[in-house]
Amino acid sequence: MKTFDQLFAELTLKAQERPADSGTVRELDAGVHQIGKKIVEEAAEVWMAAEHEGDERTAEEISQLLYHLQVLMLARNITLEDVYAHL
Ligand SMILES: N=c1c2ncn([C@@H]3O[C@H](COP(=O)(O)OP(=O)(O)OP(=O)(O)O)[C@@H](O)[C@H]3O)c2ncn1[C@@H]1O[C@H](COP(=O)(O)O)[C@@H](O)[C@H]1O
Repeated sequence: MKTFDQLFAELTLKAQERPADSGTVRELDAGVHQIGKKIVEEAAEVWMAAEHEGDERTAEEISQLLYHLQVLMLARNITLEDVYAHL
């Protein structure tokens, strides 16, 4: 298990070190347009899970949405502090 901040630190390192087997690196290379499409897809899956698939599936889909949001943050050089400033 990891927190939002721990995942962001891990993904930041992946973006810097670019290991060959990293899905994050592949997604970053695909660019903001593709990452944005993935976010919309995952958001829809969160919605569907919440209405029809129960709490466990909903939590899983939310985790995937949070992951893809973090990838977009990295693609745009947006930090956790940039986001937290608005919370
Ligand atoms: N938390 C996640 C995470 N959540 C979602 N995903 C990706 O998002 C996809 C979402 O799955 P879906 O089933 O919704 O999508 P799918 O259509 O089946 O999959 P795709 O065909 O779209 O890849 C997964 O296949 C993963 O590619 C994640 N990929 C990585 N992480 C974590 O990110 C860290 C770094 O990962 P790597 O960069 O791959 O090393 C690790 O700690 C991972 O656990």
